Amino acid sequence: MTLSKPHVLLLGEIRHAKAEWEALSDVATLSVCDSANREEFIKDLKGKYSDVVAVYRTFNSVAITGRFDAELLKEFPATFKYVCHNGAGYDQIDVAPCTEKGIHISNCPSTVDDATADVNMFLILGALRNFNEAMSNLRKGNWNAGVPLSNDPDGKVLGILGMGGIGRALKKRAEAFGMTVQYYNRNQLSPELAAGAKYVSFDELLATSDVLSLNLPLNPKTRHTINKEAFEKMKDGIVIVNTARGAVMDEAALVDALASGKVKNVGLDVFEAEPKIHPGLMANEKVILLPHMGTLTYETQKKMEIQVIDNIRSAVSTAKLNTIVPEQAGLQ
Ligand SMILES: O=C(O)C(=O)CO
Repeated sequence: MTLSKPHVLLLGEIRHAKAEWEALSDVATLSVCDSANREEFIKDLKGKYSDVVAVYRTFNSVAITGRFDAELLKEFPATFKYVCHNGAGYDQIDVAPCTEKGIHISNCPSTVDDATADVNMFLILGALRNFNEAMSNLRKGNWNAGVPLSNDPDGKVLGILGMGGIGRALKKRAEAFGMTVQYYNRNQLSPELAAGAKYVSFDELLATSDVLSLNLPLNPKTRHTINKEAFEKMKDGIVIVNTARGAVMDEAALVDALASGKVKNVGLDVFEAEPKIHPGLMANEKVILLPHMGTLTYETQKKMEIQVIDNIRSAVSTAKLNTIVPEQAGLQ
């Protein structure tokens, strides 16, 4: 008797680790989702995907399936056990209904840290030095005429909100530019992990940082952490950068804070309704805008794809994910 291998479904595309994906066929039957939209996907979950055990999903596959919310999860077959997400942020997946149904989730911590921290540091330097306004001035044929003097990173206090892997990788970079780093996190880090960064309260972080970097995950508790009240607690002329998720900050309130001068310059890689951008941010040259490029390097994309594939291999071979999300840490 030959036992059939577990069915693993790819939602999205594998661009770099194609050989590693193909090699998974020694432990799994692989298929690639060709459903055109959420409605068709739900229909296919009753047909050609009715024995699926694990999915590999990409950030962009949300355009086909929509969010992995309770409504979608109830359509999956009883065989379904693992969502292996390509990305550090897994806000497109509702953890509570997954946990209720015994579905485990993995994400990509650590592999994203350096590339995202590089973008983070670029945004800090660009915002402090007013590079967006200067570059646009040059393109208008005005060279540097009228571009206001900017600020050095040296001697400034960087406040990191959310001191996970990316926050800690950013700390190293910022210190190389002479910045002093303080942080707020749900839990205080061990002295080894904090590596000299001062732990402060949320309010103190807002009140005493010259530059604020948002590095916290998006979930129902962190949505709009930076809102009108938070802006009011900040130093006048603060610089803010965000490489986490747009919705951790209220974009409309940010536009107001820029208009009042409370916030001086901003660097953003992520947006509340990306790829749509608030017109008040688009029109403001004091805001550097990047199209969500945190991890978009060849090396990092390949590492992330391999990390997801390794999670799938481990799940179907040992029933354990290598990098299960923190909310489910005690479940395996
Ligand atoms: O890994 C993620 O979640 C990203 O958003 C990459 O920038």
